Amino acid sequence: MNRIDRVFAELKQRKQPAFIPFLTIGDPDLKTSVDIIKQLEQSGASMVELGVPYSDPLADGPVIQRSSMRALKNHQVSVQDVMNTARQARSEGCELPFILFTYYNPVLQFGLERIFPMLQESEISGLIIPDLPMEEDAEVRKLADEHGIHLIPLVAPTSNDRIKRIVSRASGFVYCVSSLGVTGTRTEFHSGIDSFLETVRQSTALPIAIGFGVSTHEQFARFAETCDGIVVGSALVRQVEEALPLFEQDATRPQALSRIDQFVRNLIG
Ligand SMILES: O=P(O)(O)OC[C@@H](O)[C@@H](O)c1c[nH]c2ccccc12
Repeated sequence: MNRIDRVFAELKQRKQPAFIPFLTIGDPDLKTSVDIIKQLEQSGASMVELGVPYSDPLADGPVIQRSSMRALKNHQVSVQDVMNTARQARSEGCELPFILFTYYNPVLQFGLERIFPMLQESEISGLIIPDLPMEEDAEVRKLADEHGIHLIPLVAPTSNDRIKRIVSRASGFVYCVSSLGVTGTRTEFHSGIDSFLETVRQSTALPIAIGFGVSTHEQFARFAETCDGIVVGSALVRQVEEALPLFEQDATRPQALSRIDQFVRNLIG
């Protein structure tokens, strides 16, 4: 059974939502990313989106854009580096399911035929490609299925009649985008968010997760009532950004990690 399926099944029994953080890998460096992933597991994460930094992150707001730029400036982080980070975290005892999060271009550069066997070897259980439209995903979906990797689709409040078609081919879980626009913390969400989530819920037996804009415990708790998982990216990446000076010195790295621990514990309560 795919690790993602197992975790959702366990959480459903416990009537708990999945906390799914997104992290830009290589920000500020690959070793720190491994340490942060392990910290996230200890703090209560259910699975982790491993973000491949990209030079043209069109769907990302300023926090994740800055994070990608730092990773690319420091180390030119590649898909291979992100897969190596997953292997390293696994070798250091991390049991969390990993989801590779990448725009389509780095996947094409790496090579469709090459990437899936390597994702499988790296024990990466899921893949999210936000700029791969359903109409063009047949080859990727076929390869993902053949390698037991969930190709997780995104649906938006404006997807409307496309929702049924998108979720009918979904695997793993359905990622519901809470608002229009780019990633980034928000004080309010799309006005029709609750009916949108209900529409998705009625359209699939798969778990549904929501992302975009979540940064507070109140928002987490609100969505935990109707969703099986909550994705948090920018608010966490912001914590990493603010802790960068602490990560720079060995003596203060524990403080940086406990800052992330505190953020997560406050968030998921
Ligand atoms: O950052 P936010 O607002 O918490 O949203 C999650 C988001 O970061 C993560 O899932 C993500 C990062 N980059 C993306 C691009 C498109 C869709 C989703 C994403």
